[in-house]
Amino acid sequence: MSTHYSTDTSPTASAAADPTATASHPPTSKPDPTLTSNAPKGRLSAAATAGSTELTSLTISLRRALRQFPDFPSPGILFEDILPIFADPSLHESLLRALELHVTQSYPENQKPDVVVGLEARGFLFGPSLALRLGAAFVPVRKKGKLPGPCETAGYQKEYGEDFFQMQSDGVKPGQKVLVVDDIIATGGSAAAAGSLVKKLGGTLIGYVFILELDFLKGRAKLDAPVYTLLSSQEEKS
Ligand SMILES: O=P(O)(O)OC[C@H]1O[C@H](OP(=O)(O)OP(=O)(O)O)[C@H](O)[C@@H]1O
Ligand SMILES: Nc1ncnc2[nH]cnc12
Repeated sequence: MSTHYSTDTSPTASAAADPTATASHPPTSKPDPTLTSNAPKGRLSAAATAGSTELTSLTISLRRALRQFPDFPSPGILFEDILPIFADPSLHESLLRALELHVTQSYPENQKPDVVVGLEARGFLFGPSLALRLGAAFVPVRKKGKLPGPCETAGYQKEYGEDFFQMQSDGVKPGQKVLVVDDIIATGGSAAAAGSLVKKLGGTLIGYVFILELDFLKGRAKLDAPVYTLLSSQEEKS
């Protein structure tokens, strides 16, 4: 089988998850949406069109870098490895540029994030760099027991297990605009728990950003803010 990775800017939640789909047994193939434009329909400014073209070209090189490992970390899971992106400075730069372009194109100046919240551990690989580029603060969501001082806690289930997330109680100030970032959305359990923590602290959740979406698991249906994923994975690589 071949792998199709696509760009996806849809901010709306998907239909309910297909309970038979797993990372190793995704549903049957569908046309490669990579070939469809990220750009909203209708007239675009020259700058927006140039940005969209640049974004499409960046995502093509990024999707080629991903690797898959069957039966990791447990039997039946097809693990999507994003680490090669960070092993190559040019891909690393492409990733940050693509995410920065998305945010600057999608959020008007007065709606830009004040805080980027990254999820342990792989959200820490690019969350702080993206925050710096956006002129925003970076705040971590960590697994339970790692953060000092008063914390808020949320339990969640993910594709291969369950866990607890925490944020420091003063990590986000009431009314701050928050963007949650992570490498992968699978079932959406981790991201939904992070979003609930942001809201418990009084933050305004303005969106989620992921590098890769396992779209057949319909994780975005669990999220109640706009979701952006650079790439989506539908099939196992041959
Ligand atoms: O959408 P979900 O089903 O919740 O799964 C996605 C989460 O799973 C992975 O993290 P993991 O908990 O394996 O932690 P790590 O980043 O520390 O390896 C991944 O980095 C996401 O955070
Ligand atoms: N299939 C998968 N590959 C990598 N990270 C994941 N997190 C949850 N599911 C995953």
